[in-house]
Order: sequence, then C-alpha cells, then structure tokens
Amino acid sequence: MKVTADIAELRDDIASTRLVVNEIFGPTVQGEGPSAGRRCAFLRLGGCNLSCRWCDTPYTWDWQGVSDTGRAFDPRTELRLRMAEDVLDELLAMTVPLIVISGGEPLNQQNRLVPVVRGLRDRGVSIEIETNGTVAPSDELVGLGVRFNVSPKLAHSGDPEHRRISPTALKRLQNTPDVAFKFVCKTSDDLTEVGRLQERFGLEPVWIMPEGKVQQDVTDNLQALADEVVRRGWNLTTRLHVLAWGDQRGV
Ligand SMILES: Nc1nc2[nH]cc(C(=O)O)c2c(=O)[nH]1
Ligand code: SF4
Ligand SMILES: [Mg+2]
Repeated sequence: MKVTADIAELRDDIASTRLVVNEIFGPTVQGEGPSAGRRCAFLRLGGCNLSCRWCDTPYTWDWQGVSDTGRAFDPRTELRLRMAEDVLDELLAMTVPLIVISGGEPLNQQNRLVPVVRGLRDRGVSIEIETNGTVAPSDELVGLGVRFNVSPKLAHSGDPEHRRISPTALKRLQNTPDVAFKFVCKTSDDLTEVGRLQERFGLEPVWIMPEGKVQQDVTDNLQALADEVVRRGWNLTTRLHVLAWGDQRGV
C-alpha cells in the first residue's frame, strides 16, 4: 500500500515538473575533477546567478553579451522548458553509468531536479552536480546520494565577492557526504586565494583545474600550476574534453 502510494506520488511529481534546459548530450566522458575520464552524459540547465568573465557556457545565461566573448545569446534559441519525465527518459536512453548535471547553475532549479535525480538513482545511475557553491542544496537532494563538484569563483571571475561567496551554502556543501571543491585557476595568486578560502571554510578536498577553453591554454595553465598544487597538498585535474575535442559545444 505504502509503495503504491509512493509510486503514485512520484508519478504525479514527475508529470507536473518542468525544467529550463539548455542541452542534453552524450555519451561522452566527465572531463573534470575526481571522476575525470568516466563515461557519462550531461544535462545542462539554463540560467546562472553569476556572470563570470571567462565563463565557458555563456550560452546558458548571457543574453546581454557581458562575458569575455562579448556575444549576446538568445534565450529563445538556447532554452527549452521541458517535462522532467522526458528529460529522465532521454538521459536513461544514453545507457551510461553516470549523469552529470551542470549549467549555468543547476541548483537554482534544485526542487524541480529531485524527480529526475530520484528516477536516475532508482535505476542505479550515479549523479554528479556541478555547482558554483552559492546555493545550499536541500536535504532531499543530498539524501539522494548526489556527488557535488563545487566550483567557488575567485576574484578573477569579475563577480563581486558577496555574490560569489556564500558562507551558508559552502558550509552546507562541506557537510555533504560526497563533495569536491574544484577551483578554476591561472596563476599562483589564484592558488593563494584558494588557500585563504580553504582555511576560512575548511574546504576539503581541494581540486585545482586550469582555466582554458582551448588545448593550449589548458596545457599552459596546467604546467604553470602543477608544482605548487602538489606542494600545497591539493589534487590536480585537467579538462579532458577540451584536450580531446577543443572548444566545442556538447562534448
Ligand atoms: N565532458 C565534459 N565534462 C565536463 N565536466 C564539467 C562540465 C561542465 O560544463 O560543467 C563538462 C563539460 O561541459 N563536458
Ligand atoms: S558560475 Fe559557472 S555557469 Fe555561471 S557564469 Fe560562472 S562559470 Fe559560467
Ligand atoms: Mg563545460
């Protein structure tokens, strides 16, 4: 009886939920962080509460052309309001063991994500959420066993500190069971800034990722940072999809 009620509830939930989607793509591999190299597919949601200069997905939020590319994207081209049920079916059809949910900032739609995440989890699929660390995840989402790859933004993003650093959200994320803090860096000064944030919020584990949308920038920045990252006791990740496919969408 209880199970029947739960299933009915889940069906209602998923049938009435809509998500603002930018793109769904895969199979590919997770290009960044602790799962780099793992076979996966992506759900990229629309909208972001930050506006980082060097953002590599301005097409999810930049309707004015304020990021470095200077290009204004059209939300009518980039965004689709899609039923959670259809999104779930499309992701399951990829038959991959891992779904990465990114954006934009996916936690801005976290309540609407719950039925999709639950549907994936119930079928044995792992879920990682790429977030900028300014939105605290709900207990419900955390309880579904999601891994959070948190990328707090540094001063070089151009976002004011009060917008890019949320002590409440960072503390909540630090206390989730499966978390990694992944910082996009270019210089040794960036690493000093990461060190200060780590101390202030007790962030663990720290991963450093080179900034770069093209192979050369990823490689140059990786080489410039590697020694100091190791010396500071942190982890280092490349951007595997950029090395493999360059500056392309949907990979
Ligand atoms: N392959 C691949 N791996 C990724 N990891 C994080 C990504 C992101 O855009 O958040 C990303 C992406 O766009 N592609
Ligand atoms: S938080 Fe991420 S998606 Fe949002 S503007 Fe910054 S880099 Fe782009
Ligand atoms: Mg990306």
